[in-house]
Amino acid sequence: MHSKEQISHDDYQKTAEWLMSRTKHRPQVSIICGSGLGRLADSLSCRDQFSYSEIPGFPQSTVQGHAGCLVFGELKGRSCVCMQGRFHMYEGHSLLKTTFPIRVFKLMGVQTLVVTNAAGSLADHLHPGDIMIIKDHINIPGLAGLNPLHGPNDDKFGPRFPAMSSCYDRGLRSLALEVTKQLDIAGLVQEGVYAMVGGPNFETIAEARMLHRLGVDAVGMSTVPEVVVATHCGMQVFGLSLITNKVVKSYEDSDCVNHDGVLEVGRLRSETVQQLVTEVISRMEINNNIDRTSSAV
Ligand SMILES: O=P(O)(O)O[C@@H]1C[C@H](O)[C@@H](CO)O1
Ligand SMILES: Nc1nc2[nH]cnc2c(=O)[nH]1
Repeated sequence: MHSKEQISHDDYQKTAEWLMSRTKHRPQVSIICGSGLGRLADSLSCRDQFSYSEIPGFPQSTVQGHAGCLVFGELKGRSCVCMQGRFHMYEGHSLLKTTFPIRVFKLMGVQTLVVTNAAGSLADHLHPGDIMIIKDHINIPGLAGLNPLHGPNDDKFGPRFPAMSSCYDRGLRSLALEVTKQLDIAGLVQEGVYAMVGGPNFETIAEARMLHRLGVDAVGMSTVPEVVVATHCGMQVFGLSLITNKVVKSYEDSDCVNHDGVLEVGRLRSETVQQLVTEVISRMEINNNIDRTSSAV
């Protein structure tokens, strides 16, 4: 448990100011790249980039397929900041640390979070290479008492008891479904429920069957803490899971998931995910009258 850990408003602010003094970009949208999806950042133009190791307060990425680089740039004229690599609880980071960048982005004026991840499918209709638009989540660590919002609430960011019943923006989900038709990838894309588990081990068969019975369509080891913190501070969220494998649910099945296979599907589908994310971001409505840093929350 890390519930005694605290990060002050000033700490987030210092990082936001450090970044804003080193880039001319004033991002409206933040993107988090899931395992194997780091190439999403390649589509940004006029890039400024920073290694996580040089950014004050940023944790370090330790997972293969997560480069550890923060990239600012434009996507079809829209100013974005892209995390090439995220932080996972299983790396040993507290949930407050894994979500540190979200509040920094909020202070920089970001209004929208686009989260992507690699996930295993529990649903019969979702196959490796498919994309799931996240419509809801089950926060398994959260239900068991691990939540990034534990500890004193910072009212400047959001309320003590935030609602989570509409954390995946309905308008952005409809927009994305519309975009999939225009990109001719509608056959690859479905909406579904994502569950976060702590990891780093993949599921046992009994765990997979339990998650399936709970109504989970795809399972992974990230995303939910980021979405909880973004929703708490009033950001709108759009989430995508790239299905990289089927989760084994039968004792007769000899398939065995591994991280290299996850990264490989990420590489194969990264262009499609890139196109979908780019189109959604370029068509979403953005409020341009945003205060940055001290008055951003
Ligand atoms: O960062 P994401 O959630 O995309 O990474 C998934 C979950 C584990 O970190 C890893 C397992 O292969 O991929
Ligand atoms: N927990 C979990 N995370 C994943 N990330 C990619 N595939 C999987 C999976 O099958 N299970």
